[in-house]
Formats: sequence, structure tokens, C-alpha cells
Amino acid sequence: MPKTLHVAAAVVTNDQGNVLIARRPATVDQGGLWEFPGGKLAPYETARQALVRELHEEVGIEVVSATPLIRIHHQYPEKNVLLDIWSVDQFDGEAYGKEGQAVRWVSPDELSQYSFPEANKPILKALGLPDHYLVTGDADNEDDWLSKLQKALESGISLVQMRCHELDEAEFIARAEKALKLTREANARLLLNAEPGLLDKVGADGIHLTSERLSYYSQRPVPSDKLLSCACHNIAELNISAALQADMVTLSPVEPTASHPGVEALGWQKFSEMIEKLSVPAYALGGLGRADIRRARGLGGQGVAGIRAFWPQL
Ligand SMILES: Nc1nc2c([nH]c(=O)n2[C@@H]2O[C@H](COP(=O)(O)OP(=O)(O)OP(=O)(O)O)[C@@H](O)[C@H]2O)c(=O)[nH]1
Ligand SMILES: [Mg+2]
Repeated sequence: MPKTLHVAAAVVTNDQGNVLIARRPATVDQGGLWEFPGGKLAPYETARQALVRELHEEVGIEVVSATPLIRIHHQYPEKNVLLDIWSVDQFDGEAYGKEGQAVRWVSPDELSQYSFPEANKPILKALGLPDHYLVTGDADNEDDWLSKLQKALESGISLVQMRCHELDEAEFIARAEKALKLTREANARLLLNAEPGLLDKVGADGIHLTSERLSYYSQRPVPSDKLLSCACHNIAELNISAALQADMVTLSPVEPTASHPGVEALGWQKFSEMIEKLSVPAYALGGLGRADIRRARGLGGQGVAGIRAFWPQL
């Protein structure tokens, strides 16, 4: 097995919300493809130190603050890379191609129009996902449920998992259609906690598979233009989710929860270790709230998912 190249690279965002990309010179490995500026760690460097040096050397900016975004282990035919991707939204200086390479600021929506190395796929997915993910909770009746959803959307929620196990299929579909109307108006995305076939009946944005359903499939059960979210509690389930090419996972319970009494919590250390080799954006779930988002991201997670934290308690 060849040695793994450890690379630090950054998603640099400017005040307009645009992201900096650079074109690899035609003559180097993966030449002509676009990339996030960065490079290999020198033997004496930490990832953060390498990041600061590379951004100075390649695009002439000085990093003011950087937070970990995602770590990706990828095997190219001729080498293994570990991409240590950081998010940089405070920096000094004007970015330019210091090594003569083309650089561009592009809006996150436009990123998919550029060709990136294969290893970058999870970064592009992660950039399209928010740092908090609502799982819907209880309500007295459907009107109450819809008004809670509306309130959550008004508070800035942009990713919703509709979890309504008490409804039969016809009721679920009817409510999902109403929910979809609200999420569309709010520019948010709606995932159904249901079996994937339901996507043919409700034009939602994707499916969330319970950990039990995960084992039913040997390949991705939803089309590539829809989102697949998977519930995981252990390494085996994380591996299945990666094999199914999930767009995101929830990993739980990170802390003890009232909804699952007696289930032992993983704790943050375990959360971080379990997602270390996972190239799928992972949300920490279980007993967490908005205040934990920073911590989850700092440990390499995408953010926090939750019912209690994000579902209005009227
Ligand atoms: N910088 C960067 N490297 C990436 C990305 N995606 C990706 O697969 N890589 C791979 O990670 C490695 C990074 O090496 P690099 O060529 O940038 O290294 P470097 O800046 O230290 O270059 P040097 O060897 O000329 O000093 C390459 O094999 C590259 O293909 C990305 O988005 N940014
Ligand atoms: Mg480089």
C-alpha cells in the first residue's frame, strides 16, 4: 500500500459568500482540474500550519481564522490522499494566482459546473448542506404540526427530516405534500423518513433511512439528484451508508436523550473517532442543541441534527 499523502486545503469564502477555486497547472498531477488551494504537509507541520503556508504561497492571502470542515480519505490508482479540508472565512489580502494559475471566486451553486478531482466529491456535497438539521417532533394534530414546521423554517432551518411514524401511508403522503409546499416557499429541503419508493408519490428532496432499513439495500436506493440521509449508531452502519453513497448520516446518540432512555451515549470522543475515516458528512444527534454546532464541526462533523433543539415547543 503506498504511503498516504496528507494534504491541507481550504474552502475560502469572501464577504459576498463566494468560494475561491484555483486551476491546477496543465503540467502537474490532475492538471487542468479546479481545486481548493492547499498542498502537502511538510514533515514538521500540523495541518493548520501547512494550510496557512500554502494559502500564502499559492494565492497570497493570510489566514485569520480557520475551522475544520471535513476530512476525506481517498485512493487514487497511484496514491492515497488524506484531504484535510478547512473552512476559512476571515483572511487578509487579495487572492490572486501567485504561481500563475487561474483563480476564481464562484458562488456555491456554481461549483458543480467546474471539474474537480474525484476526491473532492464529498467536499462539494458538504458545502451544499447546512450545519443544523431538523428532525420533526410531536404535535397535537396536523395543523399544529404544520404551524410548528412553519415556525422552524422561519427560524432559519433549511434541511428537514419529516419523521411521522404515527401516520399510515396515505396520511403521511397527504402531510408530506403540505410540508413540501412550506419547505419550497422557505427555500428549504424536505427529506422523508420513509421507504424510498415514496419518492415516486411525493416529489420531496430525498429520503432518510432508519438504521433498520439500511440493511435492506445493496446499492443506493434513491436517484443521484435526490438526497440520501442514513441513521447510524455504529461503525458497521457508517460503512453501509458510505457504500450506499449516502449524502449525509446522523450518528447517535452522542449524549443521553430522553427519547431513548437506557441507551448508552457515544460521547464526543467516540463521535470524532468514528467519523474520522468517513467521507460522508455526519451530523451529531442525540441530546444536542445549537450550542453544540461549533463543537461538532470542530471534530470534523457537518453539524448537529435534532428534534428538541430545533422543533418549536409551543
Ligand atoms: N490542493 C488540493 N489538492 C487536492 C484537492 N483535491 C485533491 O484530490 N487534491 C490532491 O491532493 C494533492 C495535493 O497536492 P498539491 O499538488 O496541491 O501539493 P503542493 O501544493 O504541496 O504542491 P507541490 O508538490 O508542487 O509543492 C494532489 O495529489 C491533488 O491531486 C484539492 O481540492 N486541493
Ligand atoms: Mg497545491
